[in-house]
Amino acid sequence: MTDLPGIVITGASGRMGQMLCATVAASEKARLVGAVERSGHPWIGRDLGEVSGGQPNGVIVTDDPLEAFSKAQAVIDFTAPSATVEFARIAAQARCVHVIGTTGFEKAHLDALEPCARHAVIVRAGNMSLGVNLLTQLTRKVAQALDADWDIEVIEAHHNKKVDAPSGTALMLGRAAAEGRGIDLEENTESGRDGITGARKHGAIGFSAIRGGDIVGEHDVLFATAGERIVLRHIATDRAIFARGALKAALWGQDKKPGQYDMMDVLGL
Ligand SMILES: NC(=O)C1=CN([C@@H]2O[C@H](COP(=O)(O)OP(=O)(O)OC[C@H]3O[C@@H](n4cnc5c(N)ncnc54)[C@H](O)[C@@H]3O)[C@@H](O)[C@H]2O)C=CC1
Ligand SMILES: O=C(O)C1=N[C@H](C(=O)O)C[C@H](O)C1
Repeated sequence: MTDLPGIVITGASGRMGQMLCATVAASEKARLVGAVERSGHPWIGRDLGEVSGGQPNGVIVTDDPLEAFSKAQAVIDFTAPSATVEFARIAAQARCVHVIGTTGFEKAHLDALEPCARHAVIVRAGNMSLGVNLLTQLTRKVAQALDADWDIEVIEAHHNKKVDAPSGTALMLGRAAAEGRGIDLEENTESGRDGITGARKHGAIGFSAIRGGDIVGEHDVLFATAGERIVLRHIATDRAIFARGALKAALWGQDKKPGQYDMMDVLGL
């Protein structure tokens, strides 16, 4: 036994779940103490190390989040919106830091997180990488400096298994652009263009999504006006960047008061 914070990974068999389990297991700053999957998943009841193709590590995959969270100081959760809301309630009960990487939330999901954050620390971000969080700040600054004659478009590309669009990152970038420009994002969003759409609405922030192959995640913020364009770009080539950020957030949250935080808080940006 050590004093290192114990961490549970939900959605342990997922693309991010596997990366997170490996990142926490390899860390000298935390212990991997639990792995959760949905009921009926073939990994339930099996040793995580073995099902991941390595040596047994003594972590048995469970579908009982309360049992897993009660032994932990933090939960890292990259699953699906409805699962994340349920995990937030249980993490609040267990007083665990809840790091949420899940994207695709609707307003009702986000509203449901609020009462949980009265009892536990929640760190939530559509992208946990340092690069994207810096890009978000740059986007806010550039949007602040330019007037509405500069059209803003957020273009994102992801792998063909991604289920939500626009990506959580695209929404983060769009929100930062709207804040920089001093407008409401929801009232000024233009997305899903198809057919005779009419001319672009002046001052709108546009979103386009590409899905294909194994693209990890690419985001452009385009500022276009008559005669010139600026493109701010981030390209992720390895999911380890998200896992490293999530682990950093789980450790950062250990001595914080209950409430909702994001990666800007964690990174001090
Ligand atoms: N914030 C960030 O930096 C990043 C966020 N993401 C987001 O993370 C989420 C997951 O992405 P992927 O790993 O690619 O998806 P995935 O589909 O590979 O994995 C999701 C996992 O969650 C599990 N799951 C679903 N419901 C569950 C439940 N009720 N209980 C336990 N496990 C449950 C599934 O069985 C699956 O193993 C997505 O929303 C994605 O957009 C992905 C990468 C980076
Ligand atoms: O689903 C993914 O893969 C990713 N999701 C996040 C998002 O929705 O922005 C972050 C990253 O781009 C990968």
